[in-house]
Parts: sequence; C-alpha cells; structure tokens
Amino acid sequence: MTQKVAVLGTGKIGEALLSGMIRGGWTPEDLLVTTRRPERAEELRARHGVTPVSNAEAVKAADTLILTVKPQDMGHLVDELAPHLAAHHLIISGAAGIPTSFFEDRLAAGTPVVRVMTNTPALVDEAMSVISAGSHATAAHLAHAEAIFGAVGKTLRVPESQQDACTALSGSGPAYFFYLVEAMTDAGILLGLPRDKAHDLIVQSAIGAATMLRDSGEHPVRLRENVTSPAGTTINAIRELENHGVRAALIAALEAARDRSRELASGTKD
Ligand SMILES: NC(=O)C1=CN([C@@H]2O[C@H](COP(=O)(O)OP(=O)(O)OC[C@H]3O[C@@H](n4cnc5c(N)ncnc54)[C@H](O)[C@@H]3O)[C@@H](O)[C@H]2O)C=CC1
Ligand SMILES: O=C(O)[C@@H]1CCC=N1
Repeated sequence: MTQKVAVLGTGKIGEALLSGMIRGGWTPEDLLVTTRRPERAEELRARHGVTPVSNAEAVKAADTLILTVKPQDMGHLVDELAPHLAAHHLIISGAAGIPTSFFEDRLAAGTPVVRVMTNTPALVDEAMSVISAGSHATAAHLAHAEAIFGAVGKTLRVPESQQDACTALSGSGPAYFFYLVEAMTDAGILLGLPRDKAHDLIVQSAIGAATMLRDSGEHPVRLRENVTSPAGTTINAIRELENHGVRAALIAALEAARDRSRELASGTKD
C-alpha cells in the first residue's frame, strides 16, 4: 500500500481528519483532497498545503480513499468512482448510516471497505472513532484505518451491527454536550451572571468532570454522589432533572438518533 491517502468530499469532518493526520506526521504531499467547489479546494490548499484533485485523479493517485460526503451524496460519488477503482484500493467510509454492503453491492467483487464513525473533537485530537470491517476488509486494512483515525483520537473496533448505536452515542455525542453547555449558560443568565462568566464556569466544570470521568476510574454515579451533599444544593437540582424526565429524554433522544442512522442506510433518504 502506498502512503497516499485521498479524502473525498472534504467538508467539516474531512478537514478535521486531514488536519489531524498532518499534526500526526502525514506529509501534505501524501494527502489529496476533493471538493465540489473550487473555492473550497483553494481554501484547503492554503490552510494545509494539500493538493486538491478531481475524484477520478484521487483514485488514480491514492490507494486509500476516505469518503466523507453526506450519506445522501454517497451513491452519486460511488457511481463516479466505480469505473476507476482497482484491486489495490481500500475504501473507508465516514458516513452515518451507510453500511459496507452499500459499497460492496456497487463496486467490483472483493473491494475492501471499512466503515468508520468519528466525531468533531477530531479537531483537537480527542475524537472517538468507531471502526468496522466490511466483508473483504482484512486485518491489515483495519490496522491502516486505525492508524489514520488514531491520529485524531481514540479508536474502537465494533461489529458493524453496532455502528448505528455508536453513531447515536459518539458520532452525534459532542452535540449533546454543546447543547447542555448552552442550556446551563442560559441558566446562569437567569441567575444573574454575565454570559461570558456563566460560559467560563460551565465549560471549566465540563472539562473538570470529563477529566475525572476519564482519569479517576470511578463510576459516574459515585462521582455524582460525591457532589451531592445531604440536604444540599445539588440534590435540589437533581430532583428537578428527574421531575422533567431528563434521563428518559436522553434515552429517547439517542434512540431517535440511532433510528435516523438506520434510515440513512440506503444513502438516498433526505
Ligand atoms: N459533522 C459531524 O459531526 C460528523 C459527520 N459525519 C459524517 O461525515 C460526513 C460529512 O459530514 P460533514 O463533514 O459534516 O459534511 P460537510 O457538508 O461539511 O462535508 C461534505 C463535503 O462533501 C462535498 N461533496 C459532496 N459531494 C461531493 C462529490 N461528489 N465530490 C467531492 N466533494 C463532494 C461537499 O461539497 C461538502 O464540502 C457525513 O456522511 C456525516 O454522516 C460523521 C461523524 C461526525
Ligand atoms: O448528524 C449527523 O448526521 C452526523 C453524523 C454523526 C454526527 N453528525
């Protein structure tokens, strides 16, 4: 396998991955990008020193093709790539919902496909990327995908049957935390704090809590109990969260995200 990797459809996730790969030691000369708009191509060249090419040129020059277009655009992209693909190519799909069989059904028999669900903390090398092999992907293909996504954070191999659930948890996950911070900052405003101070208090609390969750080895219930003093302030807040069904809302929300991921499987659902 050559060193060259092409990111096809370099939008938010494609660029986050690309920038992390460069931070992780890939040289821009080994990275190709494709975009729909020429202005976007120039932006990527200026920011990262990578070479923008057409989809067909990317297939010619690179062995590893990372497809980061929207699920709804995947069918069109795969049709465009199919005539140019050869036995040495590895397809890595970063799209929500689309199963590896979507590619296998449309490409030459035996084409290796790896499915990856990453997330936007790739921008700060704290991504969670969940990796599954298609029918023809070997251990070497999986290791190659892990090396690429390992440049932007943690990786975990899962059976493909768990990908939609993982998409709901970690793919979309950062959005839930951003949403919580937004809502808690609003609460700070209600309590009379200036927005910037409320934001700083909540963000630092989130960073502290996340670090404890990662590093303390303690169960989240125990960590929460340690904050919750008898007849104190926290338990009053927890009672309100329970009264408003926040736990049930979160469970329902992630189930809805999982269902939407399943719905995207055909690659044509708007
Ligand atoms: N945004 C997120 O947090 C995450 C997104 N994903 C997945 O990553 C994929 C991309 O998502 P985003 O980066 O958010 O979308 P985006 O819209 O920012 O990027 C997609 C890019 O693909 C380009 N594109 C579309 N068709 C093309 C074609 N035929 N040739 C070349 N370029 C083409 C678009 O112009 C766009 O710039 C989706 O499949 C999504 O499910 C996965 C994990 C997290
Ligand atoms: O919302 C979405 O469909 C994408 C996939 C996971 C995160 N963002």
